Formats: sequence, structure tokens, C-alpha cells
Amino acid sequence: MTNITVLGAGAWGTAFGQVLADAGNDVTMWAIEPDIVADINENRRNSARLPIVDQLPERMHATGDRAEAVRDAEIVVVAIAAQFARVALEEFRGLIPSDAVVVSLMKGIERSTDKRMDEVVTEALELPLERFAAVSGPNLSKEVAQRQPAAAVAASVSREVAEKVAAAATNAYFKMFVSSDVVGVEMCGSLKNVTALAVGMARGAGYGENTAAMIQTRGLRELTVLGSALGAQKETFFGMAGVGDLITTCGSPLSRNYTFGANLGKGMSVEEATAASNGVAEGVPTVSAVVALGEKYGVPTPLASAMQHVLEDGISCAQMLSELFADGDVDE
Ligand SMILES: NC(=O)C1=CN([C@@H]2O[C@H](COP(=O)(O)OP(=O)(O)OC[C@H]3O[C@@H](n4cnc5c(N)ncnc54)[C@H](OP(=O)(O)O)[C@@H]3O)[C@@H](O)[C@H]2O)C=CC1
Ligand SMILES: O=C(CO)COP(=O)(O)O
Repeated sequence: MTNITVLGAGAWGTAFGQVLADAGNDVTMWAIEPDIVADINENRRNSARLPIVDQLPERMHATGDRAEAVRDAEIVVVAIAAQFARVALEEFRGLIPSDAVVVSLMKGIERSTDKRMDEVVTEALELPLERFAAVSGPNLSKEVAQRQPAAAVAASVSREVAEKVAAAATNAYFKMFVSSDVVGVEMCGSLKNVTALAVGMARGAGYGENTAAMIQTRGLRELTVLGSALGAQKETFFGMAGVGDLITTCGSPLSRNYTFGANLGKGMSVEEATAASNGVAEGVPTVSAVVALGEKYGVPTPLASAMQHVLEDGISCAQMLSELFADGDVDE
């Protein structure tokens, strides 16, 4: 049994908290909103963010007090919307025990700095990279919350830390693999959201399997080429965080990114799709960060560029697809 604190009681933070509690750990949820804290403690529910769960495990409780939340934590899990992670985590600097491991569940790139979440978390908390792990995989929160079998990967430069996180998060229905490729896992989690926006848009516009498969394949290529340029290992792209999450996110209306794209494809504006979104669609702010990273590393990012034109200039799905067609002839 491990004392684990989850920062952020959103849909995934709460579903992952349940995974951890089901694995036999004592789980403290930290939430900024008093109503969510009270709902978890008094009703064993998070009706605002994860209404599908009727009764959260007894081993989960919540607090809004930062120091109390992390005081006894052996593992601290961060599940905050990526664009707000830095500002939220800076408040925890100096509060987290010096031997605790910090895990990021977040899938996004910080827009103002073009930094991955491993960089944001370690900078904001002044944490050595050896105490950090990135967790990612095909994990739609509603399915995990229903205890459907699923898997993810924990990546850390320290094998001991990756194994500690994997052991703490593995239970009868959830399996956590390990990896040493933090950059690869981070890039997969962030870029698959951009692809899901585009696939969702094509679906919303009425296109079928061929179009979806084409976008998904080009998206996989883009994340592989850009990730490799940043130092990721190629094998990671074919694992849980890569192909696994791409299949899930690009194939399900349970994905906020897919749904956001689908709403654009049906004719909604970005503002309307944002208002309709049930939780954060990380791909939206991540698009421009991916384009910027591509420019920085000299790697073309045609899919992210086309989606940037969708989000910023309002081009149609047909125009987005013709931009993809215009990008090169090589399929290797
Ligand atoms: N949902 C899913 O299926 C999965 C999500 N992820 C990733 O996990 C991360 C969180 O996703 P998810 O929980 O689903 O998102 P939600 O939109 O459900 O929740 C976002 C969380 O971020 C918190 N938050 C936002 N701004 C701040 C802030 N300034 N200070 C403190 N907390 C803040 C929210 O708090 P509040 O509730 O008070 O607004 C909430 O707890 C994302 O990066 C996502 O990509 C990864 C795998 C699966
Ligand atoms: O990351 C996810 C599935 O693995 C969740 O996707 P969304 O953030 O698009 O809902």
C-alpha cells in the first residue's frame, strides 16, 4: 500500500485515482473547487467531472488544502489541464516530500514555451528528472472508470521509478507497462490529440474509413518524425502511448479531441466547439506548439499546420485535406 496524491480531480484524475485505490493504495485527491472536494468526501462521487461513477472507493478522499494533500505522499500524480499545469504546480513547490515520485498524466505541450509536460513539471517543482515519470496510453476515462480492461505505460529515466509507478497502478483490470523513453511517451500523448482533432473533423464532415485511416497514418508518421527529432525511441511509437492511444482517441466519440474535431467538421466554429466540449481538448492549444517545435527542429508538421489553419483561419475540412495532399509524395 502506497500513499498517493492526485492533483486535479478532473475526469482522468478521478478515474486514475480509482485505479490506484483499486490497486490497494490510499488515495488523496486534491481539487481546487470546494464543491468537488465535498462531493468526493460526502457522497463518494465526482458528479461534476466523472458522473458515470456512482460510488468512488473508500480508499479515496479529497482535500482542497495543498500542504495537507501532499504531506505524506510517496507518489504525486498530476492530472491538471496542461496549459495550467505550471501555474498550479508552482503552488506546490517545497510542499512535496523530497523523496516522493511525481507522475504526469497530462497530454499536451505548453503553448507559451513549446515545452513538454516532463519539462513543465520538473521546472515548476524544481524536481530532478530521476524522480519523474510520464504515464500515457489508450485510456478513455469513462471506460477506465467502468473498470474495463486497459493498459498504459510509465516512462522514467529511472527504471526503479517506472517500476514503482507501474506496481502502484496495476490491478486486476489495469496494467501498467514500463519504459525509459520519457520524451517519446510525452510526444505520443500530445501529438495523437492533434491527429484526433483532424480525424474527428473528417468524420464530422461525413467522410468514411479511408479518409480517417489516411489522416491517422499521416499523423502517426508526423509524431514519429518529430518525436525522433527530439530524441524519442522509434519503438515507443508502436506501443501503448503511440499506436495504442492513436487508435483509441481517433476512434471514439468519448474522446474530447475527436468530438471537438467532429463538431468543427459539422460546421461549428472554434468558439462553439469549445463551449460544447465536456472537459479539456488538449489538442487545441497543442497544435500551435507542435508547429513551433517542427520549425525549431527543422521537421515538417503538415497535419498540425493544416489544423492550425483550421483553428486560426477557419479553413474547411476539404481545404484541410487538400493541404495534407499537397505535402510531399513519400510514404515511408
Ligand atoms: N479524460 C481522459 O480520458 C484522459 C485525459 N488525459 C489527460 O489528463 C489531463 C487532465 O484531463 P481530464 O482530467 O480528463 O480533464 P478535465 O477537463 O476533466 O479536468 C481538468 C483538470 O484540470 C484542473 N485545472 C484546470 N485549470 C486549473 C488551475 N488553474 N489550477 C488547478 N487545476 C486546474 C481542473 O480543475 P477544476 O475541476 O477545478 O476545473 C480539472 O481537475 C489532460 O492533459 C488530458 O489530456 C489522459 C488520459 C485520459
Ligand atoms: O487521452 C485520452 C485517451 O487515451 C483521452 O482523450 P481526450 O482527451 O481526447 O478525451
